[in-house]
Amino acid sequence: MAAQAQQETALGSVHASVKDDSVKDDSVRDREISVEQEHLDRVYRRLEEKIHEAEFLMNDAAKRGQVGTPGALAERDAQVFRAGVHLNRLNNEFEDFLFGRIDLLLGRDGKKGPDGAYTAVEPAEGAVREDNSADIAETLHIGRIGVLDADYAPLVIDWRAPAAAPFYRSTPVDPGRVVRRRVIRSKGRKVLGVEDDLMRPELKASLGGRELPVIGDGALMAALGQARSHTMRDIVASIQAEQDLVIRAPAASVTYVEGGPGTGKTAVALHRAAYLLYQDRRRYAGGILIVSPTPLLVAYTEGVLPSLGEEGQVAIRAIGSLVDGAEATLYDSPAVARAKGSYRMLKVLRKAARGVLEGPGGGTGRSAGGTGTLLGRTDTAGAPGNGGVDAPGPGARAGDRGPHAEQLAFGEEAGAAGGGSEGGAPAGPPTRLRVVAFGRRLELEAPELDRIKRNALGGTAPVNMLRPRARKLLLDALWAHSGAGTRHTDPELAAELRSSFDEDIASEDGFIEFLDAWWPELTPRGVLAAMADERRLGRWARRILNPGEIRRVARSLKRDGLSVHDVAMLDELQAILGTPARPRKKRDLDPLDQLTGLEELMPVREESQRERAERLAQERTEYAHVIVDEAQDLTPMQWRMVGRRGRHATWTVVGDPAQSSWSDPDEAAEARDEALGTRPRRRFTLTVNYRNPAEIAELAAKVLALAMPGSASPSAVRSTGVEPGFAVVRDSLAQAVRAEAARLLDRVDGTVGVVVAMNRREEAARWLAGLGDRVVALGSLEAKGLEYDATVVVSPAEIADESPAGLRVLYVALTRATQQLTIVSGDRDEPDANGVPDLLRD
Ligand SMILES: Nc1ncnc2c1ncn2[C@@H]1O[C@H](COP(=O)(O)OP(=O)(O)OP(=O)(O)O)[C@@H](O)[C@H]1O
Repeated sequence: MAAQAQQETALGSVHASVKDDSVKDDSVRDREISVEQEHLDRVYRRLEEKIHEAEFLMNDAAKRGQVGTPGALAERDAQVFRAGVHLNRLNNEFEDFLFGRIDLLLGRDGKKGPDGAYTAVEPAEGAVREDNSADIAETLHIGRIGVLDADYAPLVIDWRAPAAAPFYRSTPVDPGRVVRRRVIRSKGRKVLGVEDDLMRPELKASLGGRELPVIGDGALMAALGQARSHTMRDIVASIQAEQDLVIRAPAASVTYVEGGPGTGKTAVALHRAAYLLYQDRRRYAGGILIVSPTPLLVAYTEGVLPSLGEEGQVAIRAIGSLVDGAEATLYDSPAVARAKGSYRMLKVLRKAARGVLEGPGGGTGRSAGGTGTLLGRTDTAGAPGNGGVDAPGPGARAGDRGPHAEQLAFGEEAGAAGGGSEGGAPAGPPTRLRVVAFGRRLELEAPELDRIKRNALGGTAPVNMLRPRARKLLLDALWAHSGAGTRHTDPELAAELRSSFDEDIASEDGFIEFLDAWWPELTPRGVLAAMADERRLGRWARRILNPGEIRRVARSLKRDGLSVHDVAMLDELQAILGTPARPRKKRDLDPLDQLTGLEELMPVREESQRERAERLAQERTEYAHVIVDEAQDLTPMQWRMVGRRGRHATWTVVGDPAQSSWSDPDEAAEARDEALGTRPRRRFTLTVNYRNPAEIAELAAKVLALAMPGSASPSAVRSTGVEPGFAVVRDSLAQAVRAEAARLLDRVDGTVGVVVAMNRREEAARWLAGLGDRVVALGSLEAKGLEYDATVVVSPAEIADESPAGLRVLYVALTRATQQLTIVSGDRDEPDANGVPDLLRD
């Protein structure tokens, strides 16, 4: 299987054909290394020139600053910003700034692109002579960013430029103009090695009158064999043809990528972000969001974009950190996750958001004798037409409060939930409103207040937007009680009286306090806190969740902290509640603004371009492109949350249904389609597993056959000859796991991951204490997307039994190792005499 896969990859296919004698000839290798060294030296000399240019620009800009006119200062800001970005990129010591080279035949036409390279993809007629000999007409070096020499000839082509595409796409079956493809390995400024692949092995190609030498035996294999660290590397030097198609797919639609474990989905997603920015920087100034399943995977992958020269415009965020100010730190049990993540929860939240205003008793009311509000008399003095009949004189308002005015203790906070309640969820609103107007006491009692509230809550508008409506209905009712409306026949007079009545009552502190308590502005956290009350949740979730689910969800919301599912619920609640418009906050006045004669300094205090960009990035809730990694795991509620961030975005969605930890894929697919909208889909499948050796992939395929019968495993690209091991537990599981982890640490240079069922995470960390930081313990759901040189998977049966999607989670656990895998069976695994658990036997 591995050999066949090797034939299918661009690089693998060529290894077989590299039989040139020069491979063994060290002097040829040394000569080729020094050829590339010379080129790299030229590149660095040019980069230094560019750095000096950038420094000059900065100094120049500083001088402009001293001129002091607003125009010069704005220009200075812009120039400093540009030069700073430039310097930053150039100063970045890329490990392998230059990593590739292609030697090409003469192209069909003589046209050159903006990067100085010829644009033709196919060779010119006659480029290959009848005796199969040919001359190399163009040599391009490929690197992380493009560099032109002083005459605008390309010294390095940016890996994302069209001219670099043949470096990734060319295969012996479809070579285009490429004769030789070379991967250059360097560290700092030193070239360490070169590896060649011949795309046209049948040709006798010459370069500068000498036969084209071919060196090495496989850059891809070298890359895959390297020890893993706790951070992901970019794959820019060895992107394979099927991956390159995804990276460079047009962004106008939804790019949908499926592929088994280790096929490079995450790597491709990250490289695609860098490619899109290169392609159309202005369009993606709106930001690219990469949604990752866990903070661990964010930490593992976030170094890749800077290594590709891209920072700033791409936000990589864990699904539990998408809502500002909320951070998921807790896990829910599978049953609770299922209830919180499904569409059913949407219905519950909609009910809760309205129901929370109704108080614990079901109606608005507290029991009789509850807190009431007595307002000061309404002062309508000066209002034409009141004839002074009912109105007290001016000044009567102050201090004229009734005995209940001090009892304004509404809206007790519900118990803390979700990392502490921020309020907004009253336990019970006031039951009576009393005001004095026109010398009369006007009262609204609980039944009427209930009716008004129900009236105001009708429809589906965001609850927090309905407060003005509720306020208006209260005033209508008080006005009706006053009977003043019937006393004036002149409509103009009546309208005027009404308007001053409204104004007076509505501006009374007591009325405002009543309204705040009776119709508080709700916060998502407040509603979530109210849902922690099982009785109230039971009312809102009746016939939607079953009693067991209601009990468990309520209990889970009492914890101190949030789960990923709670974060999606908060986001949904934010949408359901809405944010009422607030008066714009006045900018704090700068004391300098008060002085005169300093106008020309103003632009300096204005937000600079850079500050503005940073502020916008922080405030951003919508993106121009959204990339969803491990998309198979998103619940319907999470798709809704992510969808809100990409309402106008284009999308790249990567995932593997066989690795899904969500139990209802059909419901999730419906939510996904809703989030992605009607844009056309472009589907890609990645077929080659670059992570696992064939021996590990074969074992994992047994679980795949159980988890998703009939689905195909990706072909492993290499084989190590090391079969997975099965450890027999003699004394205790803890000892067996520790001993195996220690043994593997000796065997590999890089990292070891110990994967256990979620409820064993803490004890597993204790088992490994003192073994050093190359080894980590992980819960099965935390292992998502990560990889280690070696892994120990503890008790497959425990992992499989954890949830309805347990077999798929086990499949994830078994596919994390790049070199070695050991299975340690627990009690439930029913291992045979060799330690092979029931689930993994043939
Ligand atoms: N073209 C390539 N050249 C070198 N390494 C590669 C290439 N493609 C993938 N890899 C490596 O293979 C490993 C798996 O890649 P990645 O994590 O992107 O796969 P994945 O499809 O997201 O896996 P999973 O679904 O299991 O999370 C990584 O170490 C990655 O660097």
